[in-house]
Amino acid sequence: MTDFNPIDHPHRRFNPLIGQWVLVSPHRAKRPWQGQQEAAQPETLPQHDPDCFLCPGNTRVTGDKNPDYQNTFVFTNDFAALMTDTPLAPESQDPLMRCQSARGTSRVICFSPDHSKTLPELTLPALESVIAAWQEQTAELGRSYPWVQVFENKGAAMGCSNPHPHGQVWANSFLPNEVEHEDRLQREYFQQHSSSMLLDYVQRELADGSRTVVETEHWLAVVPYWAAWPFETLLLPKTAVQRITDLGAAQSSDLALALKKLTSRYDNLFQCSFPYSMGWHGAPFNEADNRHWQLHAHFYPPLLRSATVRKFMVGYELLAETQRDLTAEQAAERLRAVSDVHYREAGAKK
Ligand SMILES: O=C1CCN([C@@H]2O[C@H](COP(=O)(O)O)[C@@H](O)[C@H]2O)C(=O)N1
Ligand SMILES: [Zn+2]
Repeated sequence: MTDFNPIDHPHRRFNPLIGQWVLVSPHRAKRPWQGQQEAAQPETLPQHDPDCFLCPGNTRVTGDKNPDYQNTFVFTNDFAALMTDTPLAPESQDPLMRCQSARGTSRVICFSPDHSKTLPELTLPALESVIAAWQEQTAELGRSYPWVQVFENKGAAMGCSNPHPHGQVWANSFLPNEVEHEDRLQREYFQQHSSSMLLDYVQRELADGSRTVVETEHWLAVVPYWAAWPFETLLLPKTAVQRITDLGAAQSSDLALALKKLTSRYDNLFQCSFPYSMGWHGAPFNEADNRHWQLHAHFYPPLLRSATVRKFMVGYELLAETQRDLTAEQAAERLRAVSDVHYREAGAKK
């Protein structure tokens, strides 16, 4: 019997943040592909689209007129999933059909006036404006709500209804599921080890390097050991930071560099505008002792083999557990092998 090795042999990996296993089958990456081939999205967009609801100076579907904004622009979603004044549902302990109140608000963050520029194509100062908007929105909404979810759905493949590069921020009167799991498991880890899980993890990854995708002075992006999506990454500060609002000036400007490098590698992987859902997790705005919390961003991209071939979390993944063929180390190696200068910027320099 040959010795086990994680390059050739199926095995499970544990995600300590959410307490879930992932099945890794590295030998399967060789199987032939006759499955679905989606059409790649149109590449070039105009800098201004007169019909775009998010572009500066245009009128939104409600008739509201966008200002002629020069940097980021934030507005309350006209179709918000949560309302600030929803009547409270009665407390319910029904063991089978339990209901709970949900209040909050949803806002849209236009990253820049340029209809055609996604994060990797923004200048570093423009990226710093996006980070400042994330911080301002989190600070403001954190005064009224325990959870503020900053996120971005990028690309039609992620159900994005408008190509103008933008993100969203949803404030919740409750801790949503993913956050509740991460809060509980980071707290348990802290109680057991008297240190923060993701601070210990970032030190392990800095020492290892095999899953590193981007490293800057203050930040590290890895394909996490327990990654679910093929090219999933986790973006971590190298020192203790509970919330995005706690970042110092040097960490914030270095974050712009880390984001530009990471999202440029993503686009360069298949020479396309790489779709993903990304978002930030930090300490909730509650009265608790949050020393167990370490700020981090998750990137969940669906692409598997090309601009048109994606991973589907269906079948076994829905009924049993997440399964992947490519190992986290192989995915990180693929992302390290491409340039961190965006292919359109590299092309422009020629
Ligand atoms: O006039 C508009 C158009 C789009 N929107 C909102 O912008 C958001 C577009 O982002 P997504 O397509 O990523 O959801 C979407 O949530 C949609 O509700 C407005 O609030 N007003
Ligand atoms: Zn636009």
